[in-house]
Amino acid sequence: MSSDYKTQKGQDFDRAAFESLLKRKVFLWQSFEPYGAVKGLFDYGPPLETLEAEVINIWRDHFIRTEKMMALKCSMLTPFEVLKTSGHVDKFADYMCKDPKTGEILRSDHLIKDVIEQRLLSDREARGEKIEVAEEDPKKKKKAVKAAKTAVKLEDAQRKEYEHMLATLDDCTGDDMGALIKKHDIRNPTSGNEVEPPVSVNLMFQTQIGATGKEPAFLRPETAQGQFLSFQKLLEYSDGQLPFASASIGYSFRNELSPRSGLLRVREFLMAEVEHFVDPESGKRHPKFHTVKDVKLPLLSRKTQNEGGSKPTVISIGEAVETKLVDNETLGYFLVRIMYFMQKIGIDMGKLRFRQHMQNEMAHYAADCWDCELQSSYGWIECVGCADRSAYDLSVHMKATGVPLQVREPLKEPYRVEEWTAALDKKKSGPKFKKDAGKVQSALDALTQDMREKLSISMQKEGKVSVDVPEMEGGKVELEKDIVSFQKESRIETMREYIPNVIEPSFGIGRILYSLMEHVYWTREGDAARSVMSFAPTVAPIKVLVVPLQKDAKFAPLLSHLEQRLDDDAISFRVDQSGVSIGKRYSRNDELGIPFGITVDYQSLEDNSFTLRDRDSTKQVRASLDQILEAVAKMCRGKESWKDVQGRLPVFESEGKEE
Ligand SMILES: Nc1ncnc2c1ncn2[C@@H]1O[C@H](COP(=O)(O)OP(=O)(O)OP(=O)(O)O)[C@@H](O)[C@H]1O
Repeated sequence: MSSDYKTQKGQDFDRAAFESLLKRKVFLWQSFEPYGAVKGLFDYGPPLETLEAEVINIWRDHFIRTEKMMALKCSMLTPFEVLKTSGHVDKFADYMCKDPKTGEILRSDHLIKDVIEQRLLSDREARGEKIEVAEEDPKKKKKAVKAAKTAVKLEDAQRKEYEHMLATLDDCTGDDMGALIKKHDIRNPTSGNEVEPPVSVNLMFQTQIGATGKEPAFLRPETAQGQFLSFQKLLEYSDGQLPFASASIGYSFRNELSPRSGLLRVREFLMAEVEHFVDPESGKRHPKFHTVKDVKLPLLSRKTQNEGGSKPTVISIGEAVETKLVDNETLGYFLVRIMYFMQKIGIDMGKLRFRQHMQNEMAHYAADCWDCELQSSYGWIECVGCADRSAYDLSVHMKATGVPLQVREPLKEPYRVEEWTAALDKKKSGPKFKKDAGKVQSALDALTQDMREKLSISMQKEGKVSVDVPEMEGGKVELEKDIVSFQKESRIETMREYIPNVIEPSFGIGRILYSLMEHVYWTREGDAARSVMSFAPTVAPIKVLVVPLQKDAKFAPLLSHLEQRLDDDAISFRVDQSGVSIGKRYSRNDELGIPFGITVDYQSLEDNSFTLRDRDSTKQVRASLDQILEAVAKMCRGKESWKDVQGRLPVFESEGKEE
């Protein structure tokens, strides 16, 4: 990792210092630590648990309430058949390579990326470019630094090939990766051993329902399938009107092959998924698209990636849809809504881009797919996938279950249809075919209109026809005139039946939280550098720090009154009455990201006024409690900024520096 990644203040991002803050302030830790911890599983401490709740509240408001979505809570335990039908049993897999000597398992794409990035890094070092290497694992870091010291310069053509490989890696099949590993002599970086060719490994956790073992099941790898199977209920709830959307927030589970990068790749994570159902004949237009069409987004197209580029183009979503860069209005509308959501929770807009999926990266049924990627010290990471899943899921579940996961609506203009029917005479076919009579009728039902017409002509000529019934012994039956009739019937068609298409924005909340924490982290320069987490007041886990100027019993009644008022207004707060200086108390709570501080001092005892401090600027205003609480409440709802407050309340000049 190069030092290109900066904090919001343009400082070099120091991951070790950042991680130490997360640890010190108990944001998160690896689960089951006393037992040696388990990779890919994390527990959230109080600040992160509350941050997640605040982000989810905004998500609910931004999507479920504003977009009138239907919220669902579906089961996580999912029967085998459901995930067999959806394709997850056969295809939800990643490629892995095994180091045959050490037994280590490496995800094939990660292996290629790590080794090639390392070679490019080494090349930059050899060409005299100043680079820094930051690796999460100290052993790896040591190795990387060593490799950079023994730098190898690459030929221009080789460098270009490597850069192209990285840009198009997501487009590779297992065989492609196997070929790359061979061609470029890519080995396990830890052992230096050659690795075995990539093998596909399913990522789902299998279990069983009940004790008999007869009902195999999985922990769901996404919330989507439960939503698809609820389609009929949703249709009823929306009075049969499309488009509509469902939304679900819940845990999903993936047995990642090599969990790494903290919260970015874990085995159990919170997802927030939307399934937007739309009539394919509507051109997937969105009724509110006109409200966003001029909004500009950074879009990294498939074409740019194929050419080895990684710089997005900033264009309006209206233009992107018009030129078919983004497939349709609904997909485009959601890309804008995703960007606005990220902005609301405080994501740095300079560290956000939308990347189009490469052809092989998309599911075969998908019409188009864009990832919202956030930049962190680990590089650009997919945090939201936004895919057009076409009619795939509803179609396969309908076929497997026979349950009509489709829309039936009256036609605006009914029309006449002429159809050939093929019916068995039940009185005669029953005794003749006995238990196979149903199979014969099913075979007749499966005949196309053309076939029925042809058979009717043969019947007239020869008095009998031969029909394929693959499920019966011999695979064929002879049917005579008296047992089957082919007739052309005419009727008025009044209903239209269709399977809706689905646009799915799928959010990984953990990845968003991690990126957000990196984006708001910076250090305040001073006598000693102090870390700050600049959470927006809307998401900050604790909104107010209450600090009495010093330890003095005289402050007690005022403090308890203040605490009561904050509770009454449902504003979360923390009181810091410890004996250390007020500056120290502010700065250690800046690390928790508390946006405002209310100080109780001797003047408060005289005139009931308090000072309100802004975490980021450290500026203060002085006002009555009513005015301060009103300002805090507005800022926490995102209705006012500190600048507004500073403009209307008297500024307070504190004596001396905050130390
Ligand atoms: N192992 C994981 N840990 C944390 N979040 C995840 C993980 N896998 C997926 N997600 C989140 O769920 C979202 C939707 O899942 P999706 O199936 O599109 O991811 P994916 O394409 O499999 O991700 P990746 O290619 O990074 O494994 C992702 O955008 C991401 O935010």
